[in-house]
Amino acid sequence: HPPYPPGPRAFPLIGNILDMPTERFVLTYSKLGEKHGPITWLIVPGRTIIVLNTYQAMYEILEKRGSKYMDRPRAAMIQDLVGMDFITALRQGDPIWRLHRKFLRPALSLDTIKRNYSDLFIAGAHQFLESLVRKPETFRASLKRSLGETISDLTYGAHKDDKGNDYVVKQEELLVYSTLASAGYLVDLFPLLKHVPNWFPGAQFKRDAKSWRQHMTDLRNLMIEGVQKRMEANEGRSCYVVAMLEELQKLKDETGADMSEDIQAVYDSGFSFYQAAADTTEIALKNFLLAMTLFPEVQARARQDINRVVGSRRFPDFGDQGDMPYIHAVLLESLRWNPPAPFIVPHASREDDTYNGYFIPKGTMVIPNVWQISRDPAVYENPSTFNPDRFINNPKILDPRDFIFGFGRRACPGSHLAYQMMWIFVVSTLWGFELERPEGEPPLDSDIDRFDFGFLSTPTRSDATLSQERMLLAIS
Ligand code: HEM
Repeated sequence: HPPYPPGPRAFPLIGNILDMPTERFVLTYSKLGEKHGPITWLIVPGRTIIVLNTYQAMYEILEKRGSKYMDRPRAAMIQDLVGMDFITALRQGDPIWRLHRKFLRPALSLDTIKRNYSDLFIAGAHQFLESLVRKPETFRASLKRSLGETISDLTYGAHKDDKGNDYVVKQEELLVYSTLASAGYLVDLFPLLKHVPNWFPGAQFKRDAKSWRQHMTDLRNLMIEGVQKRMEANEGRSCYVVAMLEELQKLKDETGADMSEDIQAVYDSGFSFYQAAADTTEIALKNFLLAMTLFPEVQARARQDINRVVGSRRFPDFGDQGDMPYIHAVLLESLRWNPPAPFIVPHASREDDTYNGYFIPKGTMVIPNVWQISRDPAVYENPSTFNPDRFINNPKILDPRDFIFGFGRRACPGSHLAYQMMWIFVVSTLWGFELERPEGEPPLDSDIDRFDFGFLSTPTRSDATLSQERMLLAIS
C-alpha cells in the first residue's frame, strides 16, 4: 500500500505514546502540524492515529468522504466498562445510530426550534438575568443552572420530578464521571485489562467504572419513569422525548408495527442531549463573557446595537434577530475565538483509504484539530484578537460554524439549537448588564493564559476550582 502519512519516529512497543499529549491537547497537535504538515501519523499500542491540522484536510477527509469516516474510535473505559456506548456521540455508525440521527434531524431543525422552544430559551435567559441581579458573584453556577434547566425542559418537559430529584444536578454528576472516564486509561490502550477482577490490586478503574455505570443506569431509569408519569398525567411542557413518543404511538396505531427499537432510540438520543449540549453551550457563553470584559469596546458597540433596536422598555426577543448584524458577528467570533470542543469528537475510519498519496488504514482514529483553524492567520487575521468586524467586513470569510460543530455524517445535530440559545442569552445579558473584570485580575494577554485546552477548552479562572463550582450548583 502507499506510504503512511509523515509523523514523529515511533519506538518499538510503545510507538508514539511519548508524543501524545496528556493536557493542553491541541497545542501539541498544532506543533505536530507545524512539523509534519496537514496530516500527521502516530501509532500507540492497539491504535493508529492521524491528526489533521487544516480545514482543507478535515473537509476533504471527514466531509467529502463522510461515509468512510463515520465511526467512533473504541474506548474501553467509557464505552465498555461505564457502558456509555448507547449515547449518540459515542455510538459506532451502526443502524441504531442512524435511527438517532433520523429522529434528531427534524427535531433539532431551525424551524422546529424556533417554533417550539423560543419561549423556553427566553425564560432561561430571564432566569439567568434574575440570578445575576440576586447573586452576581455566582454567575458561573447560575449560567450552568439556567442552561441545564432549559436543556432538560426541552428534552423531558421538566427539570425535576415529583420526588424532588433534580435532573440538572444528577446530569452534572454524570458529566463529571464521563469526563473522568474519557481522560485516558491504560485499559483504553490494552482492552484486555477490562477482564481484570474488580478486587484485583490496581483495579480501581473497574470499581470506579462500576459505580459510574450504576449512577448512569439509575439516571436513565429515572428519566424514563418521569416522562411516562408526566405523559399519563398529561403534565409537563412539550419536549423532544414526548413529541417523538407520541408520533411513534400514532404510527403504531396506524400500522400495528413493533416500535420498541424506535422507542429505545428516542430515550437514548434524548439522554444524549444533556451530555452533548450543556458543557459545550456553557463554554461558548463563558467565552463570550470573558471576551466582553477583555474587549470593552466590542461590548459597548454590541450594546449600542441592542439599544437601537430594543430600547430599555422591553426585553429583547427573537423578532429582533434580523436587525442586529453586529450581535450575530459577536456570536460567530465567540465561537471562533475559543472553539468549545477544540479537537471535536474524534472519528474513526471504517475502511482503508488513500489521501494525497498517503495510506490511512481501516480503524484509524482521526483527530481534527479545529483550534488550529481558528488560529490560522491565513484564515483569520490577528487570530487571538476578538474582532467581530472580521465577519462584517469580509462576507467570504470561513464561518466558524463550518468547523466547530464537526464534520460529515457526525456533525453536531444541535448547532441551530446552540446558536439560538446563545443568541438570546447574549442579547439579554448585554441588554441588562455592563460586564467588567474585577480589579486586580491578571491581564490574560495571551491564549495560553486565557484557555485551558482540555477536551472541552474552557476559559481559565483564578478564583475557584471546578469541583467547587459544581458544589455551588448542587446547593443553589
Ligand atoms: C456551542 C455548543 C456546541 C458545540 C460547540 C458542539 C459541538 C459538537 C461537536 C464538535 C460534535 C462532534 C462532531 C463530529 O464528530 O464531527 C458534536 C456532536 C453532537 N452534538 Fe453538539 N455541540 C454543541 C451543542 C449541542 C447541542 C445544543 C446539542 C443538542 C442536543 C448537541 C448535540 C450533539 C449530539 C447528539 C452529537 C453527537 C452526534 C453524532 O455523533 O452523531 N450539541 N457537537
